[in-house]
Amino acid sequence: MNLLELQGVHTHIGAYHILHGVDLVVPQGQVTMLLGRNGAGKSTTLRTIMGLWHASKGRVALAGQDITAAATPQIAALGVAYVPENMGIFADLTVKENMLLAARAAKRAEQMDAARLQWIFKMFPAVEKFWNHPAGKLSGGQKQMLAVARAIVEPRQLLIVDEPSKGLAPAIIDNMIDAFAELKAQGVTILLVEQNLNFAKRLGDTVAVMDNGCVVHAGSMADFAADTALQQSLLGLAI
Ligand SMILES: Nc1ncnc2c1ncn2[C@@H]1O[C@H](COP(=O)(O)OP(=O)(O)OP(=O)(O)O)[C@@H](O)[C@H]1O
Repeated sequence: MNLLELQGVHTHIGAYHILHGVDLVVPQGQVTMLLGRNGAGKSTTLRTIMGLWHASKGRVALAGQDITAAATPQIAALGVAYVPENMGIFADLTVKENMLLAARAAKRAEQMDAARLQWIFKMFPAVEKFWNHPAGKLSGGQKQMLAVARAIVEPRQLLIVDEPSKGLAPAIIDNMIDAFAELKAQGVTILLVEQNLNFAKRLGDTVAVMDNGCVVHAGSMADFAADTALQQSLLGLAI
């Protein structure tokens, strides 16, 4: 079953026609990688799914429910979490305050689901280590972990992250891969935009490649990973 489905989605940003009929499926319980050259339309696709831009044509459905015209808070309330490329962290607030703001049900740290918090600390030790420190003091990798930790502070059915591996050192990338694998094992469906093909190959079950505002290839990651000619023709200099 597909948790998320985009059919013929067009998005305009002001006078610019950015997405030209995107068809994309995100199978339930799997990790889907959205790849493509700079400017292909990956981030715009994520923003359109989240209702931050609205499709001018086509359909976006979550678990069969039409969310094409839904507002972002409604989409979030359906259990979709989104980490934008700039991560959306409040640099002046502590890690704890950042987590509290993301936990809509909790007003104080004691009201956060303790077992869930322990699970998050295990996946992202930096979140626990720097709990009372300003988030702005964290390294790039630690900020990325905090951003994902915020997104999953409450149970989610779909986690969407724009370029989780961007600027991360290899050891941190390994940690990130383990965390996404753990989330998948807990039943979270994951959609990631990636530029790092190696990261994408290690984690992805399925792949969709965009070019010029369209999905130009979709299939299993295993097949894509084995086809270097296809990778070269679709991603070119990006690999
Ligand atoms: N706010 C905006 N106003 C005008 N054009 C935009 C805006 N946001 C994106 N675009 C344009 O839309 C196209 C797709 O951008 P998008 O960010 O979706 O690509 P991307 O595949 O995520 O690439 P990147 O990896 O560079 O972020 C690009 O040509 C970009 O310049």
